[in-house]
Amino acid sequence: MTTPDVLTVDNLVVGYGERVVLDGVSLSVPAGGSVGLVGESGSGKSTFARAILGLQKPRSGSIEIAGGEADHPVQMVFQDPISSLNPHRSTLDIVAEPLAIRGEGTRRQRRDTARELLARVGLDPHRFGDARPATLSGGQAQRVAIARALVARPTLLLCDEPVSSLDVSVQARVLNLLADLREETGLSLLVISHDLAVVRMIADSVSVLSEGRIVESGDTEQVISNPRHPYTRQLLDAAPRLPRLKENQ
Ligand SMILES: Nc1ncnc2c1ncn2[C@@H]1O[C@H](COP(=O)(O)OP(=O)(O)OP(=O)(O)O)[C@@H](O)[C@H]1O
Repeated sequence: MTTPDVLTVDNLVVGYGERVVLDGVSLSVPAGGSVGLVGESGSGKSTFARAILGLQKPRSGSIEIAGGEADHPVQMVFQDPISSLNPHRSTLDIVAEPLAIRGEGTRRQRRDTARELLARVGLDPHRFGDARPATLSGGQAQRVAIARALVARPTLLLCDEPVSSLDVSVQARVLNLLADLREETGLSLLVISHDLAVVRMIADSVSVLSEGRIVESGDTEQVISNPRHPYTRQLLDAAPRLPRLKENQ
């Protein structure tokens, strides 16, 4: 039996004006799976993310999202955690906000849920609940952003360069957190990055995007140990040598 997919993108074409930026991209994420999309700056990664979120209308092709029970099956984690958080609110309010917008529970219940989620992402709610984003480190702020994304109980977490603004040691910890959350909750991950080392740490399979086309895809270790496309080799040469997930804990 094959695992059902939570995301199926088929032959996606997206452009701006005259220009085609994604040219027939196909990719799927199995339920509970972790897929990487790697490519250099300008290859079309953010455009792909925007199309998945419904912010950029495709010219052709299809995007199917299996929602399950979730109201908002895809949630996003962005590159710059501090600027993605409201500077005037406490972390507890930031995490509880999606529940407040949907009118779920009482204020007290929402704050209790937010405390649980902060603890889940490794932040003690007693210590960090009242903190403002500017007082957090990059890694702590990214944990808050992940907690806020999880509050909507998504089936897929779409992470666009989730660790590229963080120090290397902090990168590994945030990636380990995402891997643990995936293991514990069955969450699926789509991790977009320019860095094959990051994708290697988190994704079972990878698709390589070059100038709007997938030039290579497959099992991450296989693609890394035996790259077929010259562009993949180029990306490999550019990737810093990071250890594999769990090895550097
Ligand atoms: N709103 C827009 N209007 C016109 N062109 C755009 C727009 N957004 C992106 N582009 C162009 O589309 C191409 C792909 O951009 P995109 O941001 O998707 O790439 P990327 O791989 O995410 O790059 P980066 O890692 O630098 O963000 C680029 O050449 C970019 O200049």
